[in-house]
Amino acid sequence: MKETTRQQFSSASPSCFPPGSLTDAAVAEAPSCDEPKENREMEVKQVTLCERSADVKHSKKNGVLTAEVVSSCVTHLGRLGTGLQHSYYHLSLPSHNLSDISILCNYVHLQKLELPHNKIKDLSCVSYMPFLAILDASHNEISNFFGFQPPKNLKEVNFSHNRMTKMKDLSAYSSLIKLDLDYNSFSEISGLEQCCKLTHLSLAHNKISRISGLDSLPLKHLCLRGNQLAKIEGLENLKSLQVLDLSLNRITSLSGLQNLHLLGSINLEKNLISEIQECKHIHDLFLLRDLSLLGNPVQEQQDYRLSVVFLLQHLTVLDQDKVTAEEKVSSVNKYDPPMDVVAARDHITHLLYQLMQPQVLYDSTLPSADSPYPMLVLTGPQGCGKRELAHRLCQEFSEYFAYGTCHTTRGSYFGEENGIDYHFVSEEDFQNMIHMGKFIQTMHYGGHSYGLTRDAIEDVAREGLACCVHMELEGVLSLKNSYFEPRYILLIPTQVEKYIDHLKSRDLYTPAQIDMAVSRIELYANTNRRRPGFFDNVIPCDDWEEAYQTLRQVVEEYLLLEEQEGENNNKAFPGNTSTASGHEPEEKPPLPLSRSGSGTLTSHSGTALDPSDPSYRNYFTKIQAELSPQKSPAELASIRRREQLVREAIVGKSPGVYSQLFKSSPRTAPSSLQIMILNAHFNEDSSYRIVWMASWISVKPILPPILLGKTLQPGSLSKTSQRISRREEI
Ligand SMILES: Nc1ncnc2c1ncn2[C@@H]1O[C@H](COP(=O)(O)OP(=O)(O)OP(=O)(O)O)[C@@H](O)[C@H]1O
Repeated sequence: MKETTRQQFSSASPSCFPPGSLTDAAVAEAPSCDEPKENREMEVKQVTLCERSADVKHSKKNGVLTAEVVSSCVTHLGRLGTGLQHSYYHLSLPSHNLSDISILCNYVHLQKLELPHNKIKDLSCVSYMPFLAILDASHNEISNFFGFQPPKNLKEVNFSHNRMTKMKDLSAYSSLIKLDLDYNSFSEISGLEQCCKLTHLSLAHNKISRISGLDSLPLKHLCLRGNQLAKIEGLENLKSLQVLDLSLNRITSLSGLQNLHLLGSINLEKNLISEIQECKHIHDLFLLRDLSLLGNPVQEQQDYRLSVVFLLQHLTVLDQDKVTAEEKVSSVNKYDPPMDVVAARDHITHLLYQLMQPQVLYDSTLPSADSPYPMLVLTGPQGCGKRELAHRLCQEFSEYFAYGTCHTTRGSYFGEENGIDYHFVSEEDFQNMIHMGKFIQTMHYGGHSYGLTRDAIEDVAREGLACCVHMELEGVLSLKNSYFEPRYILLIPTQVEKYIDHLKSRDLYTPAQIDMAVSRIELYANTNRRRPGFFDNVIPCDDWEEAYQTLRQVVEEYLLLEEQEGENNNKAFPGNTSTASGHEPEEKPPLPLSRSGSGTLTSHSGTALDPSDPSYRNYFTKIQAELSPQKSPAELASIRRREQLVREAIVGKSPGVYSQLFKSSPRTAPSSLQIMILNAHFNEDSSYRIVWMASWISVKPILPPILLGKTLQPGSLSKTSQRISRREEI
């Protein structure tokens, strides 16, 4: 495209259009001149080069074209079979020093006449050539614009490099397709209104200061290079325009191009465009592939090329250089990065800053990289109730969870407490904290920064509890890159009107903020649809009480409390002494988790899993002792499996069984974009994991006591979750 454009519009070339692009076709379409008698004498002569040069010398002497010269230079270009027999004659006399060509009045059957580089002033002889289709009179001394009677089928005219100053009405030349008027002295475009076939027009290097008179022409190629244009106007209706050259003018804005939807190439070299934002005027030209802004002040702007590539993503050539795929990806990553890329960057940033700090052994460190510190993340659009639900959950399940308090740069709402709802900090403090490696993840939302610190998690881990936090989707994506593997529960409004009413009733948000929050529902729903397993559970939150009950149920299932309650209930009813199979109930071993009389949950031993604790070992010895030969093979196998798991946990061969309770589903594969950016991150991540594993050797993990003593029932984890997910698929 670039090459084509350059050729087509090169001011240095004799014609602004590609040589021969139209010529043969134009001649072929011209009416037949069926070899009339009088033309027999004009028949093709295969003249020798010597003969020709002698004639040329003669004509050069006085500038008068003679019959001898004509007959030596005329060519019969043959016949073209298009139904009727067509013959056409071509006379070419370039650089013959001609000034008088009046003899051509006799050559009425000429169809192609080339007279470039002569000294011709008068073209009136053309009036006698009714079949003329192509006329090249470039590089002459003609001042009279179309100073001849119109040949009926004149299609191509080249008057470039002449002395013309004024255009005249060309309604009698309505068959014109291609017109080259470069290097004249026209100051105005006029008289072309009736040229209803004109597709190529070049007026390069004239004195035109305003584009006019082109309305409704079927122009495909327009060249106005090297004029005095200050703005782009008068092109609105050129709906067929494909190639436009406005280089070497004084244009400051791209306004005026926005409706030219077929434009594929625009040359605006050496103008006065200084703002990248000007590209917005051509943003919607989806066929635009080639743009040149070379020599404009805008090129000095920082990140000029990347910005333009981002704004005009269909470009394949910018400033005569190919736009590479890497440039396209980089520009999108820079100006509108996909959420995954934002999250990956966020993660890399915090990881690097963390690694630059003295390494500390953390309470949330667990015996293996595969058994991460248990966390629960509630996610969903702003104001969907996740914060309130998180607080309530932490209150009710206070033996398991504590609320992880995030930091934010926004001011506190009425009733919010510093340190409880958020840590409210200034933007400066927030930035300092980032540089001190304090954050696990951060996010920018609604003009404010939010972040979850390592300390927030540690404060909870130190209590031996799991951390419960709430955050937007971007925070989830970032956290998914970290070594934490929380359970993610999506709380999503399904009744949009109700959600909007709720947001309005909070009296905290502007309409724009409400719109944004509402638009993000779709983002969550799409993520859930497109990435199966991304969220561990999805709970509609139109009714908070219902949402809480579902959430509670899900969490109980994560903690295997549901099942245990069932077991306790069995015990609670004295009459319930037989099993469904009719067997006598067996005496169950004491449960590691049990509900105290007050209804709160306590651990059996009240201590963390400690392989050196003899009472813990005794407990399993007791289990062993209670095994009776009457047990079914399935029961025995199950008990052995549990025993094996516990043994392995104690000697550290495999992750503690408790950790499985909060083990989330496998990560969804990162997108290719993400992979590009994540390479660095994964390297860093793995080294970080090594640090963590090393720390396990010397530190006794402090774990939520309640999470420790329950053996995983294979397959039991996600029954309710699956049920809920299926039921509430959005
Ligand atoms: N560390 C974090 N990372 C990502 N998102 C966060 C983080 N902390 C808070 N958010 C989320 O940012 C959004 C804006 O929080 P903010 O507290 O200002 O909103 P809100 O109007 O109180 O809504 P909500 O009741 O959902 O918290 C909320 O959706 C919140 O969950």
